[in-house]
Amino acid sequence: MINFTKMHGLGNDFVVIDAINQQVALTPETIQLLSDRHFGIGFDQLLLVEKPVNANADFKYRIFNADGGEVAQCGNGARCFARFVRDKKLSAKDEIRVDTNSGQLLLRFDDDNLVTVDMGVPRHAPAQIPLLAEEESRFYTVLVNGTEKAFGAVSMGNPHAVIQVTDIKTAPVAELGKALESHAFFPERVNVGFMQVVDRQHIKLRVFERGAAETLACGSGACAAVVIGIEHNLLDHTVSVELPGGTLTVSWPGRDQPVLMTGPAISVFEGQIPL
Ligand SMILES: N[C@H](CCC[C@H](N)C(=O)O)C(=O)O
Repeated sequence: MINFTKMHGLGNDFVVIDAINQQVALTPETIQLLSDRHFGIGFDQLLLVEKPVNANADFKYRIFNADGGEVAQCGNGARCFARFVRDKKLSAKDEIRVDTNSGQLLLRFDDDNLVTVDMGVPRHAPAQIPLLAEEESRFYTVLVNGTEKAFGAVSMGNPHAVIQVTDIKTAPVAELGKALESHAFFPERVNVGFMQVVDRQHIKLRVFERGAAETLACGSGACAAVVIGIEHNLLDHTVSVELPGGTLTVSWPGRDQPVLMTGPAISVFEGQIPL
């Protein structure tokens, strides 16, 4: 049996597993089955807590989408990771350094039970996102379902396309999100954010996530949208990001600086997987 904790960050939900004190070997097929909300446990992503790779880190953090694919970043998951290692007494630190497949994250507990994640420095070069363009641009356009679509693109350690819309309630998230997620322009597929700018310190956002479809919140997507909005001079340096599942605070001073994201992390229940 494998013990797990079911958690969420603004409704973006996770199964979190201590793979330090348990032997865990999950295939993509098993993860897909476990992610099913009828035949399995149900989650957007599965998170593994492992021993660190680097001497200066406290843990390694691995992320698997509902489709079973391993990815390198998950902002809401990072906050839940921090809550998990504290609740399970795997660490008593107020600041936790975590190795991931896209570099290191710094996770910090705030006084009011929120968690702030240093999400690292955004990457803008096409090869780093990645996407198939000769050079970096503030806007890219591709033909999707017969129409030209313009968007900004950035990597937060995972790839994000951000489309500005006038009203997220009517945005074509399912149709356009799915078409762009697997568009040939993105060799590793992409997370697709639909951003409505309310004012310079407030956006509304919906995200069609790579490998998970639309989620109630996307932490790295919130960071990507704020970065694109600041790059397009639409936003100030600290922004409230209102997602269907709740609100995150995202700050970015500018190029070559890290993005900070603050929000809640909730444990829902404990369970066991019969493996
Ligand atoms: N679907 C994302 C991973 C999870 C990101 C999201 N849940 C977050 O909070 O950042 C990807 O394939 O890159």
